[in-house]
Amino acid sequence: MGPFGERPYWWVHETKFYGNESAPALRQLSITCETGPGSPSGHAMGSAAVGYVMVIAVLSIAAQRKTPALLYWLLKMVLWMLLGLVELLVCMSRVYVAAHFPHQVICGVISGIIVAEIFSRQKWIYITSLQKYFSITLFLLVFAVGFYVLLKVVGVDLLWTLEKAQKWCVNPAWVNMDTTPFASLLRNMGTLFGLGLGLHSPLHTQHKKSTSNPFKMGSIAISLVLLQLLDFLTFPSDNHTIFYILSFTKSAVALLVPTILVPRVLFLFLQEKKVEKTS
Ligand SMILES: O=P(O)(O)OC[C@H]1O[C@@H](O)[C@H](O)[C@@H](O)[C@@H]1O
Repeated sequence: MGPFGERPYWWVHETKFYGNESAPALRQLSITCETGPGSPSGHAMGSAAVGYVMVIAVLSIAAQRKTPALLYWLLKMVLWMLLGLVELLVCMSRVYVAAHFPHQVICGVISGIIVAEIFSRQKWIYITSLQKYFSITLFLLVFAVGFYVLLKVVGVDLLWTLEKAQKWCVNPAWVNMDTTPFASLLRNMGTLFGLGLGLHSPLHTQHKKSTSNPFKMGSIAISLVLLQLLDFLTFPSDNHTIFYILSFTKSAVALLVPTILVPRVLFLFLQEKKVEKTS
């Protein structure tokens, strides 16, 4: 292990880099004890990928609406600068809390943008069948579990980082199951599954066709509040299977909220108001 380890909070205890000198004392916080390998940074990767897709989407809407060239240029500059600033803050904060080395957050941003660029070109995602959503979710699960078991049989533990976190974290309560790579995978699969269910629901198709911009803005605002509330929902991790199932379900529900639940309830509410007014 050279001067480029995984998580600084365990690297300082294990490295021979400092020789006879004492290693720097790193102050741990409740958010330091991440359990993933840390290369690349998941926070940097996720935020860069989401931000990149959002900027591209806004710019393509602006282009479709034939925004004047100067305004378009200004919008482009502001959005990219904003994303740059957000990424800078994310990266600096991850390094500041000693969750990462600088190269890991830089790799995170680059890999996030590459992933976003590849997937934003995959238009089939929006039109693919419900069955395909299900089979991709199932394939990812079987592949991940199969790969994990296979490597375990040949003596490689893919969850080796969890042990390091448990060993070097000063407070065992800070080692959060939510941060394990497998929990992340299940969350992503739940999201994919929920997106498939939501997009293929007859309710979604109905509201997609027949709604005005204020209705859409209202749905977005209410969904954001509900998703924020849903985020507060955490599960005990004593039983891992139940924990993973609940994490999966929570992520799937998170996608059903903006695609079906909120538009449907808002639609029924507005319709009732209309009936009240006319009667
Ligand atoms: O690698 P980082 O920046 O510490 O981030 C790890 C995080 O990566 C994210 O992708 C996961 O969704 C989180 O659950 C996880 O904690």
